[in-house]
Amino acid sequence: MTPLFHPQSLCICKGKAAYNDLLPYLHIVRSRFWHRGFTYCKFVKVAKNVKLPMNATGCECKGICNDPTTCACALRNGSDFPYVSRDGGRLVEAKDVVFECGPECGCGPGCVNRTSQRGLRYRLEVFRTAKKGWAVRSWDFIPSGAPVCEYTGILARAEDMDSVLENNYIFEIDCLQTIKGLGGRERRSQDGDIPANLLDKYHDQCSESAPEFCIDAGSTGNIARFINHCCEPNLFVQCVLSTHNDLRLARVMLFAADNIPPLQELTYDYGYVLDSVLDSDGKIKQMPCYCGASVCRKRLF
Ligand SMILES: C[S@@+](CC[C@H](N)C(=O)[O-])C[C@H]1O[C@@H](n2cnc3c(N)ncnc32)[C@H](O)[C@@H]1O
Repeated sequence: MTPLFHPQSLCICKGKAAYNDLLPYLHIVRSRFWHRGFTYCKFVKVAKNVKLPMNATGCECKGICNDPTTCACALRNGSDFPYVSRDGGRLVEAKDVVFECGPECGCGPGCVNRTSQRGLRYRLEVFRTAKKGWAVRSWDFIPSGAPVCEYTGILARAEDMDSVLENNYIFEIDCLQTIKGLGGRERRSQDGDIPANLLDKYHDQCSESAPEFCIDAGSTGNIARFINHCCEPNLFVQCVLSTHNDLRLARVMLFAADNIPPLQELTYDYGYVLDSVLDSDGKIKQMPCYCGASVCRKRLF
């Protein structure tokens, strides 16, 4: 068998996930010409009306960060490093937010506190399912806590997304929801995890009602856009801050929630609150869930 995706490819998608869209890509992979006419984006693109915050001040460690009592980034994480270096870096536990080292830090690229910044490490394959369209699985065993991929696309203002109902690839950056563990996303530890002053800032930054920003992978994205929802998922969403401290614009990372054997479909909980999606007439819109889990809620929304 030939993998559908080159092990190191990060972004191969253009347009909707229709079969015809993928066909040229398959050709590209097989013939190893995998740059022709396709967006290859490692990072999130940014809409013109979104201004990225200034870089946050970094730590003053040299080489790699290893002293949590002096590393400024470890202090932001509650005086500890969120990762252990085993298997190339694994998240110890799901956190409200992970503060990674960034461009202003003194440490180098080998620092464990940059674990989510190293790109794909597993051979991920896009495959067709009977009822859910395209889906993603790994050819490799993925250990619990390992970073699987980032959700990339165009970083945009949520209010500018006028085709939300037709666009299945919008990820709202809703870290307050993630922090509170609302709506079925991976249950987070309580607010005590992060320093009170930072938490106050998060509450100021994140509106209680609607998320201000989203990642639109409808036209540009990476493999994360093909990962389906499951009511009993094997991945979880983790907000990560690595260049700035604005939680509204956090990076969205997917981590393994468990040890995942090869070829098991990769899924995360989309976290919809039931009856929260309305159609253009204001009527509640419903979508059946085909995840097949014993605890399935039977609806995505
Ligand atoms: C981000 S896309 C995931 C990739 C998608 N399957 C594809 O073919 O491009 C989200 C869409 O996939 C489908 N989907 C994802 N998880 C599903 C599930 N558990 N049950 C039914 N449909 C699902 C829904 O159409 C949803 O709007």
